[in-house]
Amino acid sequence: VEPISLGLALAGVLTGYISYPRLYCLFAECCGQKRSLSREALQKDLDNKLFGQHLAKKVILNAVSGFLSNPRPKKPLTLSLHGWTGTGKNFVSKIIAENIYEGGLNSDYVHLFVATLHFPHASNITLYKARAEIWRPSWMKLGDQLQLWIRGNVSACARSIFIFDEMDKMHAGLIDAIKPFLDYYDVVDEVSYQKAIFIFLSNAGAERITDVALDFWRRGKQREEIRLKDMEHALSVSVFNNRNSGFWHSSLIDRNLIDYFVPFLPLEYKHLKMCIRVEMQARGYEIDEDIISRVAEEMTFFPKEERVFSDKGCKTVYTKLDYYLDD
Ligand SMILES: Nc1ncnc2c1ncn2[C@@H]1O[C@H](COP(=O)(O)OP(=O)(O)OP(=O)(O)O)[C@@H](O)[C@H]1O
Repeated sequence: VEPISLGLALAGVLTGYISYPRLYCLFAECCGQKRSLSREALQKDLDNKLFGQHLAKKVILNAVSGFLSNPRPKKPLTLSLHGWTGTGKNFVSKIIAENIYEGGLNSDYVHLFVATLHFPHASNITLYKARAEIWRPSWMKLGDQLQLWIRGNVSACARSIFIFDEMDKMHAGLIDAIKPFLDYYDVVDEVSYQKAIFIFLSNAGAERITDVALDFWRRGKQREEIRLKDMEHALSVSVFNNRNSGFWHSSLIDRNLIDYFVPFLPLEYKHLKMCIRVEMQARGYEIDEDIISRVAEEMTFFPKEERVFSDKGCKTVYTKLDYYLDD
């Protein structure tokens, strides 16, 4: 091939590459060219991977697929996931992210913000305040930075996903900083946030969720019989009245900025076994029911007398599995 023809061909390809986003997006991750969410794929993922959470599955499937299929949402999607530790709140956020962006949590358009990691713990406020004053001038400034960070990310990609972990430990000033983005505004400071997704994770309300689940268990009812309605009351009472989540209440809940409260039920012995089984498979081991039972039995359960729910959910089963797999 002559150099001139080759040059022309290459230039043609490059022009196509640059001027046709679709072509470019075959090779690189693109905001607007995300793989379109398939309701079936999300459902399959939730059914196969998330155990013991029939309420969360249903709400998340409907909320996420409904929001993404709406070309003109009036506000960003805001989900608030509540429940005991290790019950799948982070895990489900990961599933949502993976169903929207190829890179999942590693995507440039998915942002995880951990209150206690990125900013101080509420109970240590005075301690951290002193520290914050050294490296950052004031809480106000932190709020400004958070706003700039959100604004920058949404300007780059309207369909950005923000996951705020440990929301119940987040400083009130920072929650105030997020508030304007969650509302029914067309644009805030020249940027539209209506296509963004905000997911808040917290343990607020976990005790009340557990009370309801325990009550069903004691009455010999299936946990799958628990309806969202049974949880709504328990959640609103505890989240609204919880001393630590009071600011939450006043700033976000009062103004109806949260679209869905999603309860995560405490996990039982049989769910732990399911988590362990999946992990054994993922590590390429043959399924050994004896090991699975031994690992699950090592976990601690509450309440003391009945020992129904795992106090760490599925969170630490994997490290316990290491011990048995080394045998
Ligand atoms: N319901 C579940 N179904 C399947 N796996 C689960 C479930 N819950 C937890 N797991 C497993 O346990 C791990 C830890 O759970 P995860 O981080 O989602 O808990 P969490 O609810 O976010 O807890 P925390 O409140 O402590 O942050 C997950 O990565 C997942 O592998």
